[in-house]
Amino acid sequence: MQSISASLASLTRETGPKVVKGDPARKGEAAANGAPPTPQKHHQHHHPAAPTIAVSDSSLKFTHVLYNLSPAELYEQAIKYEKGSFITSTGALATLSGAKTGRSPRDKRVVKDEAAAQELWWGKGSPNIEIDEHTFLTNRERAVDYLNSLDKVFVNDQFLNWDPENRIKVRIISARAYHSLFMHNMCIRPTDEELESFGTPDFTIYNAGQFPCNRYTHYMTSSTSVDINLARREMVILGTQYAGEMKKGLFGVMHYLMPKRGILSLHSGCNMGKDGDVALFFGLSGTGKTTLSTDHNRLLIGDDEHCWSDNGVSNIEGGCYAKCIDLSQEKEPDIWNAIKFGTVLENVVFDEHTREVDYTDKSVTENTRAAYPIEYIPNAKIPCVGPHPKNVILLACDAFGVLPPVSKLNLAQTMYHFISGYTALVAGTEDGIKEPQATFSACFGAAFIMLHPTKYAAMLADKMQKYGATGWLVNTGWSGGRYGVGKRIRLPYTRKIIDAIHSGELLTANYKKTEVFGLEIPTEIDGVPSEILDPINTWTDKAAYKETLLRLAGLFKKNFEVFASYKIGDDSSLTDEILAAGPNF
Ligand SMILES: Nc1ncnc2c1ncn2[C@@H]1O[C@H](COP(=O)(O)OP(=O)(O)OP(=O)(O)O)[C@@H](O)[C@H]1O
Ligand SMILES: O=C([O-])CC(=O)C(=O)O
Ligand SMILES: [Ca+2]
Ligand SMILES: [Mn+2]
Repeated sequence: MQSISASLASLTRETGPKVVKGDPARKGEAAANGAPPTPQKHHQHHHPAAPTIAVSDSSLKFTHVLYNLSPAELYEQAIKYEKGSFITSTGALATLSGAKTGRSPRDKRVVKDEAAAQELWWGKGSPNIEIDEHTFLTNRERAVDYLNSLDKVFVNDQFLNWDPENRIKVRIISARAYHSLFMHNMCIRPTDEELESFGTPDFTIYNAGQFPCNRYTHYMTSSTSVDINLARREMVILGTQYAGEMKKGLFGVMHYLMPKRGILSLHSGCNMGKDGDVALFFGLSGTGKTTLSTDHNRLLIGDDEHCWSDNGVSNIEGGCYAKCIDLSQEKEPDIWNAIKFGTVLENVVFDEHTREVDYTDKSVTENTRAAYPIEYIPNAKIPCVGPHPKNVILLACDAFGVLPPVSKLNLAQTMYHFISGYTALVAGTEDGIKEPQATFSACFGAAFIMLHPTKYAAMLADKMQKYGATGWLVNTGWSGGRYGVGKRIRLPYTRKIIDAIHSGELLTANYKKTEVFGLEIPTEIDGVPSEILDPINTWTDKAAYKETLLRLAGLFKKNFEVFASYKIGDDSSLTDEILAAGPNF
């Protein structure tokens, strides 16, 4: 309690609210608890510009702390107090995230102190938009004051990273049961003994998402702000209730902390065969990391965030966060069955009476999601760690329909495509056919990386070489023409392709080389029609194919220009090879 009270203390006031454990609705208990008014010490870290300490009336009120509640308790809190919370027919907790139904990358801010200015990636293409320490403290104070003004807050003390040597302790302070249950599911859940000796967290999130930031604050450009301060080891959320901000905010922190220890952090799914062969699945949002790493025949290590250290791979999280749009029992049985008691379902639409969810309904958002503990997947590998990867699969959902369904990559090509981080999704389909939109996101996760992309790329090249992993590019997008003409590659075919990678069958297949991208494509795969393996066969208009191929190649070239002047690792021959591994035309 003392440490929670210190976490919640205002930096500029001697007295914050008194922190009491327990639900304020259960009257009398708090008093019986003895209402331990832990003296509020101001934070140890004294900022030179901090105003003088003042006494305020906020000390007259109590803030109850609901500490690491169970899913059942959180359900009750959500249903009693949070509008839009319902139990679905399979027992999941349906919630609404409010106005924001996805992350707000343009509202992300990172404190640029001297160390951060040196170490982090800033400028064009970087996700790190600067604020100064003073502005961070302004937002922090706003969040803390908001949280302290409430009758109760939720506090989660949990872990990140299944590698015991590199476990990070996180504390999440939030105002909604939805947020607390989301993080309960997504972070690693401590045992009672681990909680007993938890001590001081390594990183703390103040989630005051219902409350906006002040738009007139310097550096703010909207009423949403997601602020990271690496020196203080704190994150502040104002003006968005989308729970994914917490998950991905912490991921950003891991992208800073882990490389310092020689550990590579990865936006990837990960699974393992019965014989111990590990595969990583990289890809931007919607390309298939969760879908393809959740595989009935393999053990799931994790669906979204991993570390690769000298010990092998480890999941950062304790849960999965699956897209639900058009989810079907038949196509994705494991995810379907994971949507049960304890699972948070975000922004889905359901029948008022039967509470059956309509997964095709996009009326709240297309980004409907389910967050569940990883053990809800029957073949989860607990603890979520595994040996060094054998296959590194880069997923792209190519709505241009010109990338082959699968290509085998050499190391330079793997690096080229890893740094490019390509996908092309099609946004909103309401007003008829839209253009595919190419997205390039370095390391398949530019929104989350903190250092320059070449740092991660060098580490990946080093590890792949050292442990002999093979790279693959898999197009989970269009075939038979671009979006509007062709169709998305059928999931069963993609699964067959992935099976052939895992089994080693594809290593020994016959290959031919494509023009422009110079990709090695197999001529045959068991269970997949051979004619789809070379996209040109599936296009009726061959001239349109060639034109689209060149257009995409041009986009790749243009995107890579900014990286052309960077050296990757200590080996300048690798840098040259990577530059030559892109499209040639
Ligand atoms: N051939 C295919 N391969 C993979 N996924 C497909 C395919 N065809 C359709 N899909 C659908 O595409 C979506 C892939 O989303 P998924 O949740 O796996 O993305 P993700 O990479 O995990 O993204 P995020 O990082 O946002 O969680 C799913 O809804 C899946 O059913
Ligand atoms: O972070 C989210 O909201 C969803 C996700 O996994 C991603 O976008 O990569
Ligand atoms: Ca996912
Ligand atoms: Mn993700």
